[in-house]
Amino acid sequence: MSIRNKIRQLTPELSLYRYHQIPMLEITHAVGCAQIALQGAQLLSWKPHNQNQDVFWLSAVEPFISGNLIRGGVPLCYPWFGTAKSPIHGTARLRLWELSEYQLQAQKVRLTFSLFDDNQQLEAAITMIFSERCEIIFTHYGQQPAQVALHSYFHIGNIAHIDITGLTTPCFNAVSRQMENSPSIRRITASTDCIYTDNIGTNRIIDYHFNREIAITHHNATEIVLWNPWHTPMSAMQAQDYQNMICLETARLSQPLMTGEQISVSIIAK
Ligand SMILES: O=P(O)(O)OC[C@H]1O[C@@H](O)[C@H](O)[C@@H](O)[C@@H]1O
Repeated sequence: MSIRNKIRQLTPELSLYRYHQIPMLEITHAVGCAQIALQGAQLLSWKPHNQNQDVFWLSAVEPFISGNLIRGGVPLCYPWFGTAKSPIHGTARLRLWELSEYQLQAQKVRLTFSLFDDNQQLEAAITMIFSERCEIIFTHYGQQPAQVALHSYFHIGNIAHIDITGLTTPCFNAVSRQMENSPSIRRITASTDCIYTDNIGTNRIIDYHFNREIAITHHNATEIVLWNPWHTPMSAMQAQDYQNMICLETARLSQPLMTGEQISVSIIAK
């Protein structure tokens, strides 16, 4: 049986497929191509028309099994982050979201995905806008305050040849549980799991191998999480994969979102 089965063509630019067990939306449009898994409303791929490389990294060995985390793209950690409860990073990335709205224009594609609880109450929504940039806007509708992280895996040519700019010197090392100082133009040379809380604005990943720059502008975030597992074995990751990805996550951890509050990220690759 083929791993990729077409379910429905919504418009000439928008189609619904099933990849192994995961329903997925594919966009093929003048602005670029994208794929979004309905499980987790997880953006998996975004290739703007002017880029040779995907903006996001996605595991080549991802098995796409329903109810399992998908390694890559932009998983959504919600309504909690990390191991505060089980499962790690919340339930939203393991649940099916609905495509509730789409609008296609000549220079813009706008999609909204919604998450409903067992009583059909809206818990959360994500809007993705693809143009020359990609914007991801998350809105929390649940009654309880909730943590969230847009856990973006950026695709890079070689971890040894990137600079990350716009970070502050102090950061919290989530492994040693201590504050530490790192150069504000940051290079990654080992397993990294750091939380930044100050001067959150725009970060740039300068990629000398792909000869491109990805600018990431965070809105309404209180934390940025910088993560690369290096040689630590992770599910659906091959031994060398750490060389081609860096996670720079837009998060609200210390000040959870209240009903109606939003967090968003705007990403442009040049
Ligand atoms: O494997 P998961 O559940 O997607 O988590 C990946 C990583 O996500 C990061 O955000 C965390 O800081 C790490 O501690 C964690 O290991």
